Amino acid sequence: MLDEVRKLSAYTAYNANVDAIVNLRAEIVQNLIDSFGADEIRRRIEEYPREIREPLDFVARLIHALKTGKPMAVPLTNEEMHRWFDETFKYDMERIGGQAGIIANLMAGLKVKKVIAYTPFLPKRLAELFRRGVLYPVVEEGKLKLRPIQEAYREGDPLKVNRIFEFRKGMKFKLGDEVIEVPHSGRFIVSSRFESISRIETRDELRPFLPEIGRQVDGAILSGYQGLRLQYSDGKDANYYLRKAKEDIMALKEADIKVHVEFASIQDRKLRKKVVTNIFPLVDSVGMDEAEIAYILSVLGYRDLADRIFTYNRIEDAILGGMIILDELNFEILQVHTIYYLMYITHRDNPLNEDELAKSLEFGTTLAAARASLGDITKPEDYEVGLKVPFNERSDYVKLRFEEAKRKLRMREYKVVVVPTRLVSNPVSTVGLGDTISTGTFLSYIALLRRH
Ligand SMILES: Nc1ncnc2c1ncn2[C@@H]1O[C@H](COP(=O)(O)OP(=O)(O)O)[C@@H](O)[C@H]1O
Ligand SMILES: O=P(O)(O)OC[C@H]1O[C@](O)(CO)[C@@H](O)[C@@H]1O
Ligand SMILES: [Mg+2]
Repeated sequence: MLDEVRKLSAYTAYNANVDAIVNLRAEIVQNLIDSFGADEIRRRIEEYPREIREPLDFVARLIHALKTGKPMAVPLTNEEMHRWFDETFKYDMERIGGQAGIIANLMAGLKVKKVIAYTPFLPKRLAELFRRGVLYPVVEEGKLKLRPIQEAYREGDPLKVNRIFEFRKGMKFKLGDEVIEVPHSGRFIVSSRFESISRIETRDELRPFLPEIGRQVDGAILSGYQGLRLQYSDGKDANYYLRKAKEDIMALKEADIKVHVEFASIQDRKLRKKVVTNIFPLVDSVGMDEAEIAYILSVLGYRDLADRIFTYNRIEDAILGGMIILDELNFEILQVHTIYYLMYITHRDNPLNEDELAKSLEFGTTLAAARASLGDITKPEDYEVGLKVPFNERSDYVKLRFEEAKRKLRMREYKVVVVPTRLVSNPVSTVGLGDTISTGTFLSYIALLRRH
């Protein structure tokens, strides 16, 4: 599989940033609770702030995320809080973030044939975080040129920094009298959402060349729409950028390539609904995590099912939710990654059979296990490390529950495939593992389609 994947070329856009990572320890969390007060924090959790305007918003959403162990991301809209974060936390590591950034570096690490990455902003510090081999499209003398991304930076472009709080299963702390034990390892993302870095688009000069880029690749992986704002100070709005985004997809697809969208959490319900209903129907493939499937169902009008998925994590509900999303938004294949299993849902007439689809999912989880073990994938041989990571301890349970779901749900019009994940017990980091899974599954999906 790896060899076939490495023969492919891919384009990825739009979001890349610096991830400043804090590895949370119980003392850090306990100190935050002691200084903000358990009652205050509880009250703020009840209010459930959907953006971070002041430190208490952050502490409340962080504690809530730790309690559920779910991957969450909350926008930071108050630029003055940079100082508070930088004074309060010591960052353990800085690395490239953003779906497009992570995916470009992963593909370059695997040495796939050609990797083209595009972000509307490319300051020097960001350009330097990309791995060698990643190409950036520029227009010179009216022609498209692919330049090493490190050389293509623009002076004066804004740099975006997100904060990532990595947490580990089993960490214990006290919120007043309540003892909280973190149920799963994962990450909490504070996403910077200031206007200067929120114009998620292809710059005007490059846009006419998207069909040409499409002709040079086998697939495109797009993400970053979560960074849009509903309103901009110059009168533009999310609708404007989504219209442009749709044109981009159609331009890339002139060459009949497959397009995957990697979804990411969008707190604002209006924006979430706009992104989902505008973008998904135009693409072939969509990837998301278990929290995101619930968020999407909730804005499509399936709130009870969404709550059920969020609270009970039942496979049966996730399958039902996935079938609904696939039908309402009418694309080719949905891939959902959760801590214990990965799932594909596609229509019955998909050219790949269930065994092939399972192979593709296994490729994805193996790649993620390699990255979780090593922290990064820098060469194709790193993939082998993933093969040594065992499938998680609930694999049999997952299979049992899947068989049960098959008996209960009407699934005749679909192909639904579930495979257990390979789970690294002491991951170097977890941020970006979902992006890694999706890159692996999407590229192997294309490679398998080629066999037909
Ligand atoms: N320790 C681990 N080892 C292997 N895979 C993991 C580990 N922790 C998480 N994963 C995988 O990564 C996924 C996280 O995806 P997601 O929430 O989309 O993260 P991100 O958006 O940061 O990439 C999980 O659903 C799980 O499949
Ligand atoms: O939503 P944003 O601000 O583009 O950031 C996406 C975040 O998700 C990740 O790409 C992980 O999936 C992080 O690296 C990054 O900080
Ligand atoms: Mg993700």
